[in-house]
This record gives sequence, structure tokens and C-alpha cells, in this order.
Amino acid sequence: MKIALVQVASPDSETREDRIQRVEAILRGINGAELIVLPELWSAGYFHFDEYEALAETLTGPTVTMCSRVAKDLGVYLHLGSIIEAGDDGRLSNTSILLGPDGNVVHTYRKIHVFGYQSKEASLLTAGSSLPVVRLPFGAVAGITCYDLRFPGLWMELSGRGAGIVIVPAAWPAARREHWRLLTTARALEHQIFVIACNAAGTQEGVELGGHSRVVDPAGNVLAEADDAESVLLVDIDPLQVQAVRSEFPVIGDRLAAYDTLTV
Ligand SMILES: NC(=O)CCC(=O)C(=O)O
Repeated sequence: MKIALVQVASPDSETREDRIQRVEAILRGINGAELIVLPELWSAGYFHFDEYEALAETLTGPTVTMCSRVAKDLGVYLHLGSIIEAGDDGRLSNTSILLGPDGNVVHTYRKIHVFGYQSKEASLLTAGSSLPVVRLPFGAVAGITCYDLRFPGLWMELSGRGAGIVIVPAAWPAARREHWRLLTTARALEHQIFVIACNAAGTQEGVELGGHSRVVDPAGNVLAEADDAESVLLVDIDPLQVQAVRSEFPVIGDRLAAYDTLTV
């Protein structure tokens, strides 16, 4: 199964509308992928905190509308990264969305660990409280977002719920690039899971984004890694590898069995 990670830059000088148009052209130029993934808040720009309120949108807003049209036209699964979602109650969430080949939403996830270190996200956005895993023809898929990479308990839940492929849109700064590489590899290896991690590129509000989008297989092998420029990373994965790795070396099974029998 061919997948494409589109490592978008969101420069301060570009409007959201221009960026949506530009990214649409990039998406339409991708051939043969069955799944395409975009970064966290690429259309608004993660570090454009002063614009969060103005750029908040619903699931029928400009980012989802464009991506839905492209998913349908190309007949692909498209994880659109995330949007600042304006909820009915006036609260804002960092909502990641996976669209199916018919353009309809098949999975949404509202970021649970909103980020407060050198970031206004935690004060502007409301944390999510649900962790869905969706069964698709190519496997059990979950989407989580960026900072969530740091929380092992969340990953225990994901693998416990049967996820075999975890999509991680991100806006992870270059300053902590080695954490990004270490955590994406560690999560794949310890949970015997595909980690498809699509980061942002470029600079926003003086913050350099880390790029280095990467795909790590359930045995912890890095199948592909981008550099730090805006680019499209293409890679083939075999979703059946999840079961093969877990059967050959049953770390997940051993872990669940061990916790069931612990005493104080
Ligand atoms: N967008 C984010 O959640 C950034 C997370 C990050 O920079 C870190 O965990 O380090």
C-alpha cells in the first residue's frame, strides 16, 4: 500500500486561502497513493495563535471541503492533519480528521494533550476526551496529534484497543527534532504498530519547524524519512506486517497477560 506524507510549510506571509489552493495542487499531483497524510494545523499555521479564533472552522469549512473534494476525486483516504474546530458550544479544539475515498469523514480525534510549553495552544483550545480506533479495509487505524507522542499511557490505550496503524500529524519544532525521531521509533517498536508521522516544515512566527516526517514499521524500522524542506514523502507499507510481527514476537500479548496477573 503506497502512502504519501505531505510535509507542508505555512509561512506567515501566506493567507489560509492561498495555502489551501497551493496544497490542493500538491495533493492533485500525487499519483498512486492509497493514503495521503498532512500535518497538524497546516492551513491555519500551528504557531499563528493570534489567528486561532478567526481561523476556526467547522467540519464543513474550507479546509475539510477542499480535502474532501480531493479525496473523492482521487479515490484515496486522506488524513487532512488537523483544523481549529469551532464547536457548537463556542469552544475550540485541535481536531484531526481522516476522510474516506468517497470524501466522507471516517475518523475524527480531538487532541487530548494540548500543548502549553512555549505555546498558547493549551490556553486557547479545549482538550478532547475520546480516543477512537476505526476499522478500515487496510487495518485498525487511529489518529492522534503531535504532543500526544510523549504520553505512553495514551499509546497503551491505542494498542490495547487494537490499533495497528497510528497517524500522527504534527507541528514539532526543529529544536526538539531528536525527541521526535526517538519517540516515533520507540512508539512503533514498543506497540508493534505502524507510526505514520507527518510534521510541518518551514518557519512560523520565528519558530523553525522540524520536518523529518517519517514512517516507522511495527518492528521499529524507519521505512522513510523526509529532510526539513516542504516535500512529499512516498513510501510503501504492508499493513499485514502488524499481525506478522506480533505473531512472530508476541510482545503485545505478553504485556497484556502480564498486567492481568499483577498483585500488590
Ligand atoms: N504541536 C505540538 O504539540 C508540539 C509538541 C512539541 O513540540 C513537543 O512535544 O516537544
